[in-house]
Amino acid sequence: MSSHRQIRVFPSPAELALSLSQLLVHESKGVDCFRIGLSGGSLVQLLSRELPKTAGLNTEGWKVAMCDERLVPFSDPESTYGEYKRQLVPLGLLSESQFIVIDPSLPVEDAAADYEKKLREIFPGNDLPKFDLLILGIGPDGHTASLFPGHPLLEVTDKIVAPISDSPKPPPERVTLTLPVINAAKTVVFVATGEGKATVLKRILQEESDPLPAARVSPVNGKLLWFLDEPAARDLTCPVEKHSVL
Ligand SMILES: O=C(O)[C@H](O)[C@@H](O)[C@H](O)[C@H](O)COP(=O)(O)O
Repeated sequence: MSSHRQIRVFPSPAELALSLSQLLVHESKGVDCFRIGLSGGSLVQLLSRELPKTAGLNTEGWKVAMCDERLVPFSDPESTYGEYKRQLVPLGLLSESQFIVIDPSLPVEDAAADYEKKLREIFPGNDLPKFDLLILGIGPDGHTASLFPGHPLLEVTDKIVAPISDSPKPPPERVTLTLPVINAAKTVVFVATGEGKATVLKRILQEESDPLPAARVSPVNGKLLWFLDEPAARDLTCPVEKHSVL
């Protein structure tokens, strides 16, 4: 279990979102090319609501990758990039050209290879890309990105991107960052809200044996932050920091 993790608990998702956006301002300040990886699910709406009203956020030099992506056309509501394109891009903060995206027309193996190539272009000369920041979600089964409990992809050490064609959460075909690249990031932030996450969070954050995928995220030289709201943190008995920003 990570010794450098911080668990921050907010009274509401709105306060969590505000604090997350302040973290983004802080972490990206003065970085010419800020390389960030985003997840899908509820995070898309949270960021799309919050980022446009964030004072001092300069997203000009940002490169935005997806921590995982579903192999469906961007026009499909299941497409994570498609959702960012529909919800965040029209607000004017980030342009489509700043996103590093999969080619959903390719077979899943080729889509993973193509995505890896595109990622390597924004990390020239690095064997193991070091994202400035990754924002991850968790599923009720403890998955994060498209790394699912008990799946062989959890053991991949020789790739930064992997295809998956048997995802237990639909759609079955996806492309995901692997644990080595996630754990090479400078900062990893997990975001989880709502009481539906309470039980799995207790397992992830307080049980050391047989760790779930999200519990295997522990940046080697980076920071690990958990941003939770009170319902999600309900069952935790480990030390947490209570934050209120409104
Ligand atoms: O494709 C996916 O399923 C997501 O990338 C996934 O990893 C997501 O982040 C979690 O399932 C949390 O989703 P919610 O925030 O919607 O609960």
